[in-house]
Amino acid sequence: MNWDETTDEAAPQAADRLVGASADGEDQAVEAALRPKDLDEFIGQEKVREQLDLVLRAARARGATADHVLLSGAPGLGKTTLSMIIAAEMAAPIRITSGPAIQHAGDLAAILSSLQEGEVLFLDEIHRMSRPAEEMLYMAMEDFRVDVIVGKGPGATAIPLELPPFTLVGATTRAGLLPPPLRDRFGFTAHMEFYEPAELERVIHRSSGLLDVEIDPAGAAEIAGRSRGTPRIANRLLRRVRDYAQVKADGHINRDIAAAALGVYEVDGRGLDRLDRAVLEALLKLFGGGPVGLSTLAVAVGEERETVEEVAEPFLVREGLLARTPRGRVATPAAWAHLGLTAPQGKPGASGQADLFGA
Ligand SMILES: Nc1ncnc2c1ncn2[C@@H]1O[C@H](COP(=O)(O)OP(=O)(O)OP(=O)(O)O)[C@@H](O)[C@H]1O
Repeated sequence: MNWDETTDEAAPQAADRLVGASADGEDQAVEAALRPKDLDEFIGQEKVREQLDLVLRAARARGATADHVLLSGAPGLGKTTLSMIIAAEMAAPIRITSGPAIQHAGDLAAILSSLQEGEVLFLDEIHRMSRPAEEMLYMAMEDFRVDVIVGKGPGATAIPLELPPFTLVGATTRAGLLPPPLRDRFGFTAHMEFYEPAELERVIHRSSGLLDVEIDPAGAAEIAGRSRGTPRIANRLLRRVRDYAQVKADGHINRDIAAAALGVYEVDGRGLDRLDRAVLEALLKLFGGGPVGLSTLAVAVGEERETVEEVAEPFLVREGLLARTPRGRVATPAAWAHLGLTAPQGKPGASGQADLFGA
């Protein structure tokens, strides 16, 4: 999957989406309770775990602060969790902030100068930091020093400030947006992939245990299959299914209960929600599968262009249901199959009508 297509936090998010991967509106206390506390508890991402384990063990053996770590990947895959695990494994405190919160170099200087020796600084959405702050960070990462500018104009002076050694853990949904000088200053870079269904089943079993919910393997598989490769979504769906099981049954989650509950929330067997299906249905039923222009498609579903492009499409593309082509959006054969429709004769999804609208 080309993860650069994933939704950026700055992009429009349908806030009430059960299958949205961002943490907006998430119950922070529940999310915190479900976070794995060490590398052994962290499920999946085998390569990242193995490599990080080596980096941290080596630093511990040297009695040194761990190298700076860059974590990239879509929202909800465990970047914040891993940063906390890094701190825990190094027995170090952690400070959490984010790129958009640091608009001035002075904001960053204040944070850096108050760090303790060995502390982990987690900088989420590092690609959204302001330019001057970013430049200050270069020197801080490399030399553990910052120049604080006092005064303005010709009388301005740079006062060097020594910093204690610290570990920066940067997180980004878009490593490609980071300037190379910043990227190069990380000693270890890890890209986090979407999770396999079997890994999500393990996440769901673990979370069920913590939430004191009874679930059988088929129930966990049903939820995992609808979780879009993302632990945050898996945990959220599990909580909604738990509600349903408590209200409509005896609290135990099996396949039928999970499927019925997620049917109520309009999350289908593949994890598509109402918006995703509306986009796909318009593409197939109104435009014969495309190609059709994005604006036309957006009007047809009554949504903003950006919502269709940035909220619905990335997952549809990732699932191989929709393709973005120079001539417009095109449904794949899998899209017809998923909605139980038959593609018109000839090239899958093509129709003369769609071309009238242009891309
Ligand atoms: N590998 C994992 N094993 C078990 N649970 C996980 C794993 N990764 C993430 N989770 C769970 O998913 C939730 C979201 O994880 P986290 O907040 O770390 O994601 P994130 O990548 O930092 O998201 P964002 O980019 O939106 O900040 C947490 O509650 C965490 O418990």
